[in-house]
Amino acid sequence: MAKKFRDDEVLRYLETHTYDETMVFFSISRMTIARIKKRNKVKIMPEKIKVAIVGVGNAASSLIQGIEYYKSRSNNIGLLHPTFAGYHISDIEIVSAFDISIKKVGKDLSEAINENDLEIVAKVPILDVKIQMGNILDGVIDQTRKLIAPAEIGSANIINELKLSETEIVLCLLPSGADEAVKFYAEQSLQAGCAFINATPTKIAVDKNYARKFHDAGLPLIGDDLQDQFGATIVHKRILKQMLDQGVEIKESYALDVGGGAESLNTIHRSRGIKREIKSKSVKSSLNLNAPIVAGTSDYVPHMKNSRNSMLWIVGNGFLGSEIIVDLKIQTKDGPNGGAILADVIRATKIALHQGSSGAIDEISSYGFKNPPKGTVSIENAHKNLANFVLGIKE
Ligand SMILES: O=P([O-])([O-])O[C@@H]1[C@@H](O)[C@H](O)[C@@H](O)[C@H](O)[C@@H]1O
Repeated sequence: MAKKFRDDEVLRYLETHTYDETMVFFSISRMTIARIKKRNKVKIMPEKIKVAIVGVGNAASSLIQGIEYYKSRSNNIGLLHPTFAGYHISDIEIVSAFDISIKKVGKDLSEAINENDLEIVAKVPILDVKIQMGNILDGVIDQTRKLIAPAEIGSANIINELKLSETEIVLCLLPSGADEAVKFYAEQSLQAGCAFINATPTKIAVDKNYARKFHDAGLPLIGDDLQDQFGATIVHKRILKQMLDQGVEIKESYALDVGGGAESLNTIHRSRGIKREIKSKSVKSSLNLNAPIVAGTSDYVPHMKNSRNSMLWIVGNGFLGSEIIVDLKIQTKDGPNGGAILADVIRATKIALHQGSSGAIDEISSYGFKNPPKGTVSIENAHKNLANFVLGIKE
């Protein structure tokens, strides 16, 4: 039977112990702790947000560098929210990391990021986080063996690692198309009692079965398929919206990416179809458009490394049916383009944990992802819903 306790006992214990320790000691859930804090009007103070990274590629490198780069709080360029929900990006702490590359496993996270093809702009000190060997499953495909040769050792005990490192949030940054591996880490996350963020297009947050499992475990689930800060999808949505707002009728459009790096290679070989489906649907649903719109990836060019060129083409009709054509190319770096969104999503997930929210969290997912559980909404609504969620406002 659960132990009897008073609010002040729990609050006093919390002053010197983590959430997890408090949950175990009093046999209570995060939700109960959140209620006790609310009842007693205790301000939720920023504390470190303990994150595990699965897949230490270019996106991970960007996030890790960003945590260092923005430590000096006068530098906010490139962030969407310097402080979000009371947390600064430097409140994010990477406490464990998993990869399968022979070049990364066993190294400190700060050194392993040098093995990516992304330029290092922020000097990351030794973090005392050794890359653990992950479970290979479908994490490498034949075409990528040239890029990713797996370490020849057995997988670490992932659940144990997550528990020992007191991970709160597992961030899945595996390459697109590694469905088995993504599902495996979602399960490990559940069993270790961690929230799960799925940046890949594998269907996790939209899968009712996973949503129910995370709900029953009292844990947040966020995803699927990260939407870049200034990638093809968001730019496409914004330009189409601007045209519609100006009275232009949209006749047809496409947006196609060409890029290098393992992510582009995997997209081409394993997830081209699903990426195209997700991207096209995300653009159309955000604006309720019926015009033919295709958004996807057209090719992999190895020497482009982490660079990505996105070609946008829009045909519309203006006054007197006059033809208007937008022909635009954006050049971006894939890794850093996810960094600011990841920083927001991680901080929002911490709030979800504080609030005791569980299951697939649509308010966070529709802000940062192209395939959220309840479908894509307009950018304005996605931003408003996230702000209300963080403030605890229910509409
Ligand atoms: O949001 P967006 O720029 O259209 O799409 C991006 C993809 O093109 C890219 O391959 C992937 O690494 C990003 O996470 C994101 O999904």
